[in-house]
Amino acid sequence: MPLLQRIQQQFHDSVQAKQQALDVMAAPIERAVRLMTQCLQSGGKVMACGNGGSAADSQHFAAELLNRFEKERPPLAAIALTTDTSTLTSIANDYRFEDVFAKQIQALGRSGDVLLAISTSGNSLNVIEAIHVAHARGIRVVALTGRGGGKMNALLAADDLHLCVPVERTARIQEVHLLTIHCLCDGIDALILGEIQ
Ligand SMILES: O=C(CO)[C@@H](O)[C@H](O)[C@H](O)[C@H](O)COP(=O)(O)O
Ligand SMILES: [Zn+2]
Repeated sequence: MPLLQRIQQQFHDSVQAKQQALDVMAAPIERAVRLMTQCLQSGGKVMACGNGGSAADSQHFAAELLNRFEKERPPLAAIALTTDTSTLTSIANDYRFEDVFAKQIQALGRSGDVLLAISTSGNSLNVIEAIHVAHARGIRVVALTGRGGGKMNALLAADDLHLCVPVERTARIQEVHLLTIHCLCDGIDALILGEIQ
């Protein structure tokens, strides 16, 4: 396939992935917006974690809540658990890489907080450990996954939310994750600013 055609195919596949996701993800995203907004308005915070591209997504989301998205509003309590290299390397070096997020949640997480757990496969062990600790501390989980949600699917509690992209390819799942993150930011802003109920 010529290069130009490959690029056109990528665009086409991305559009198709988003169309497929629209049908199944809009309603759970609405629930996640309401859950996170209620958490933030009650003095809780949103923590986010994931690996690789999902670490970048965690940081992207936390920055848009803490600083701003599209509108002026007060800063919101959000933190990515993927950023402090001293914390991450010491936990991985002294204990296990699986514990890099879980230990931060043990230290910082409070009942009423929300964890955004991002994994395209649903099988990353450090994200799975983070979910276990979140449950133990009364922290509800919004899981952002793909490919059926892997091991995370079976792990979620009844009052957690699962936003699962119904496609197989990691890049396409990540593209829908970014759209989802922007839907979360837009919805949280609209609720907090009283534009919708
Ligand atoms: O961005 C990409 C691939 O597009 C990679 O960096 C990818 O995020 C990494 O391989 C991650 O370790 C994959 O983890 P996960 O999504 O399965 O939890
Ligand atoms: Zn990527």
